[in-house]
Formats: sequence, C-alpha cells, structure tokens
Amino acid sequence: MTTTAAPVSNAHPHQESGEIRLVGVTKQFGSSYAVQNINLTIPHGSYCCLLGPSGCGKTTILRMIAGHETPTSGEIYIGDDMVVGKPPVERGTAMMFQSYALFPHLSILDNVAFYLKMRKVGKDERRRRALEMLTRVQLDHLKDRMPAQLSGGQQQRVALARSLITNPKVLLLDEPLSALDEFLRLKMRGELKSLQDELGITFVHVTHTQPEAIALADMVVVMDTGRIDQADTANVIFNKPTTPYVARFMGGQNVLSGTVESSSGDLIRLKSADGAIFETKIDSAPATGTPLSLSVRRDHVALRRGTSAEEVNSIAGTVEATEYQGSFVKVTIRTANDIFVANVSDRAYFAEQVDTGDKVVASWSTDDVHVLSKVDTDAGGDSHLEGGH
Ligand SMILES: Nc1ncnc2c1ncn2[C@@H]1O[C@H](COP(=O)(O)OP(=O)(O)OP(=O)(O)O)[C@@H](O)[C@H]1O
Repeated sequence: MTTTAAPVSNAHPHQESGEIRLVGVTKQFGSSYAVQNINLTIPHGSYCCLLGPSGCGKTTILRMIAGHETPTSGEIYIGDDMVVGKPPVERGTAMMFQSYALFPHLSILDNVAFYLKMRKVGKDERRRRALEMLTRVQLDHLKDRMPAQLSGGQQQRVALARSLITNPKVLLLDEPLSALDEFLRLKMRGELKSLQDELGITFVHVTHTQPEAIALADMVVVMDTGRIDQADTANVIFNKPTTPYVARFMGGQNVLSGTVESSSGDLIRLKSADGAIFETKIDSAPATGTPLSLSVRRDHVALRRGTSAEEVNSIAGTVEATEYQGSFVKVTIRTANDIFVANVSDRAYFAEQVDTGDKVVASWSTDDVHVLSKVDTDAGGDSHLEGGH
C-alpha cells in the first residue's frame, strides 16, 4: 500500500519536481530493522513532518532521502529520478542538521557562500548570492560576524541560508528547532513555514513533537518502530486517527474498546469489558461480537460529580490528577480498567471544581465518537506515549 495524503500543494510553476516517493524501503543495521517496508509519497511543494518517538526511524528515512544512508532494499524517487546509489550532491536535496555545524573560522557571509566557492563560482557572484540569501533570513546586517558571535536562533538561520543557497528541490530538516528555547522555537516555526510557502519547494522535517508537526505540516507522517502508522493532513491525523497508537500519540484522544452488542441502521452499540455501553455511528455495521476500538477527543468530554454512569457513552471513575493548563484543566480519571482524560474548559472546571479522589462521571455525545480501524491491544498502557495536549 502506498501512503499518500492529499495536502494542498504549494508548488510553484515551472519548478523541477520535488515529489519524493519511497517504494518498499527497508533499512537494516545488522539484524535489526531501522525502518521496514516504507511506502510513502510526499507531494512536490508540500511541508511534510515525520513524527514519532525516539528511535522509530525518522532520521534514517531522512538520511536515505539525502543519500547519507543506503536502503537495504526498496527504491527512492525524487521527481522521476531513482536516486538510490546516487551521491548526495546529485539528488537536488539539502540537509539542515540539529547542530548547525557552521564553520567557526568563517564569517557568516563566507559560511553561506561556501558551497558556491566549492563550485568555483566567482567571488563577486557568490558574495552577492550569499547576501541575497542572508537577506531572505533577515541576517544581512550581521554578515561580517563570526558564528560564535550569534545567538542560537541566528545560527540556525545561517544554517538555513547555507542549505538554501544550493537551490534544492527538497530541504531535509532534522529536528531543526529542538535546540532553541520555547520562545525562539515558536518564532522560527512560523518563519520556516512562511519560507517554505515562499520558496514552494518540498520540506521534510523530522520531529518528535506533536504540536510542531500539527502547526507546520501539510502532511504528517506518524511513525512507530520502523513503520508508518498513518500519513495525512494534520487535521485528519488529529481528529480521525486510524489506530489506537496514533490516537494516543497525538495526545488529544481517549481510546475505548468493546465488542459490538447491537446495531440499528448506522448506529451501533458496544459493550466494554467492565459493562459500559458506547454508542457510535458507522458506515457498515460489523457483526455482533466483533471487537472494536473508538476514540473520543478529550475536549469533547463533559464531567460531573457522581458514581453511576449514564446508560450510554459515559464512564465513571475517580479523579487521579488535575493539571491546570491555562485555557483548560486536564482531569485524569482512573476507571475500572483504564485511564480516561477530560480536558475541561477553565470556566466549566471552576464552576464545579473536582479534586484528586473525587468520584466523577465523564460523558460524551454519539457524534463525537470516532471508530478506529485497528483494535486496541494496549489498554491501560498508554501513558508513555502521550502527546502534548
Ligand atoms: N548507524 C546505525 N547503526 C546501527 N543502528 C542504527 C544506526 N542508525 C540508526 N540505528 C537504529 O535504527 C533505529 C532508528 O533510528 P533513527 O535515528 O532513524 O530514529 P529516530 O526516529 O530518528 O530517533 P531520534 O528521534 O532519537 O533521532 C534505532 O533503533 C537506532 O538505534
């Protein structure tokens, strides 16, 4: 299966295609698989984020696209070119690393112009083009400084200018924002996005931070131990995760499981292991007894004090923790078999405050239940994967 999202392409006309296609790509290190049978098409001119926990294979994919690593099997295309076996310089890609790796003994301008010098471009021409690129990242006024005289954010902009001067079809970014403080990270995030819009080239950005991927990407590729779980627009990934893993990893969802008890039209009822009844709509109802998993957004849950759940779409438990998040309060509830989280608006929370140890009932509407395509096999074991919501 080839995974392709349908994000809006920012492609500029008459540009060489920066579409990336991975076909059956596997990379083994010794006997272990870093990535396994990856099929993925990243449209030309899109901003793609590879998202997943540490060690899931994101960087390996990036390095194989760049040509710093060779797949054990499979093919990688950039535009119409099958690039496996080609050296990095012939691929039309540029890579920006987490450590900016600037030359400490060269001025900012010479750092940016370095690639052109290697290509024997004349001095005036390369200084002019380097200055143009520095202007683009708003650093022209610092062109004569040395890297050590710049802040982290400024050094990163230089690294960006240095990558872009090669005029790539594809820019590969490995955790580009992780070394920056929170304020700079958000600022640079916005700048990366507008730069990509302006240039219209394909950006592939590796991150383990969910909000970063959601904010930046036309296409989010969620990975788990060497495989792609889901690749789609941020909106679909967040609201319609296909697997329990993606629902949990994106962080804004509760995962519920049960077996089909009855159906009527497009409405089905499920019974959970501890007897709760969940109701949801589904295109074609599976047979009675089929196990299914569902997701419910944490911010679509209502909370009240009480000990007995309603007849449907409701779960009773004990408050395990409350965490104030500014605009909402995250209430973690221990239920009979699992953990359930409600993100309650601060207004609703303070109107009827609950505290650790209180008995509560969480409920939600049938329309807010989403059916997952895979059945949960990790009930109760989700906390290590939780995203930033
Ligand atoms: N050169 C190598 N030799 C052996 N194993 C490697 C090598 N490079 C990566 N791996 C292994 O392959 C797997 C995927 O690594 P990769 O760096 O792609 O993960 P990642 O998702 O980018 O992680 P992180 O976010 O921590 O950088 C890991 O288990 C890693 O230990």
